[in-house]
Amino acid sequence: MASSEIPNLRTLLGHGRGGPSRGRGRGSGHGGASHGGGEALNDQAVQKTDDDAASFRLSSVELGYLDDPYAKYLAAQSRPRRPPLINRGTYVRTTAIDLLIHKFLSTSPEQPKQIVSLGAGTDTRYFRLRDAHPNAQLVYHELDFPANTMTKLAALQKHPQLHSKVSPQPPPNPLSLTPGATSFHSPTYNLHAVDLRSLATTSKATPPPPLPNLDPSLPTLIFSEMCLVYLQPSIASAVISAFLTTYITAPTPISLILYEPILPHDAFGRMMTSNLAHRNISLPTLMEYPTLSDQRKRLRSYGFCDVSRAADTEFIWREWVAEEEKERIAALEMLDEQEELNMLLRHYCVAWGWRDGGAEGVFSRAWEGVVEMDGG
Ligand SMILES: C[S@@+](CC[C@H](N)C(=O)[O-])C[C@H]1O[C@@H](n2cnc3c(N)ncnc32)[C@H](O)[C@@H]1O
Repeated sequence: MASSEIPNLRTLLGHGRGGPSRGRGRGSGHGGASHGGGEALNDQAVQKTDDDAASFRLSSVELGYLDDPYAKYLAAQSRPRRPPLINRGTYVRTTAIDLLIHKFLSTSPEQPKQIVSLGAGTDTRYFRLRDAHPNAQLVYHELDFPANTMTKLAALQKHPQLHSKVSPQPPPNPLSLTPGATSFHSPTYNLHAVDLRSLATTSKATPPPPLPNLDPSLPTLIFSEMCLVYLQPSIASAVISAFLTTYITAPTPISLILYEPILPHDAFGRMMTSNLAHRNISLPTLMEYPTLSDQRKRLRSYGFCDVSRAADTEFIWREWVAEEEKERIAALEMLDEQEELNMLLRHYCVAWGWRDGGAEGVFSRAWEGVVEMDGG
């Protein structure tokens, strides 16, 4: 494919478009290290990447790709229809992570479990999971910059469809929050206003910040859907290390799912990184872990030594999505750019690994039947 035929990845890949966002507070706020002017600007650009994630999700929902009654409450007012490539990419990304999470929650369903979403932004997964697994004893945690959690909290407060789900007891209507609140805690849902880099402390004298209601005894699934990719590799590694060695220590089962781009060195990948560089955004872990094999090694280096796997999203679309569902998706919109879609899907991956102390552990059982990519 000639480079002129490569789609404009600036709009394709969900990294935000610059321009005004949804009235978010600016700056990292509390919960993080203090950053210089350049870094603060970069943080703002990273925070705004969630605007596109929200609008891509809504477009996919409105066109029938995804069933998500909550997306409309968390996206901006304007609802431009997105091109078919974006809708397909969003569908595969969401479906892949959903599948792994549903398998986790469906294994020993009576067992209490915990999920941690790094850089959750406007993700609606918690609300969808409560509908799909109404009896799950689930403690859910979302972490993001205060600028983004404040916006999410405002949406929660405004919409009963959201705030009726964040507590085992019906919460006050609307939620009783102090003005300017950026965090929310309940026995089932927790929104933590935190700069993830503040978790990356290497000194025992300065432990990572408390994360209220994070239960060190529950099997814990952590996922990062386009979040750790914005951190320096050593910081991303230290963040995960904080979970494995401080917050959720062995032998509690713990796993990590990553959704990130790969293959930065071909024409498509170079265009992706250069488009983002123009917007003050870099993807440091993409350069450090450019292939599926690097992603698997990365998970092992973090301490997910029982199993580490990775598959690109083209494989996931082909192998994880049922034929009947593929036909349903194909009927939703005309797609002229099949080769562009395949190339786009080859440039993203899901990598997942776990520590659960042997074949009988919850993650080994949950994910044993997941179709693997060769060498994956
Ligand atoms: C592309 S958005 C993805 C949002 C969501 N995970 C999804 O896929 O819909 C990236 C998110 O990661 C968050 N993020 C990136 N770096 C972060 C950090 N250092 N601390 C907290 N959140 C961070 C951003 O604020 C943003 O909400």
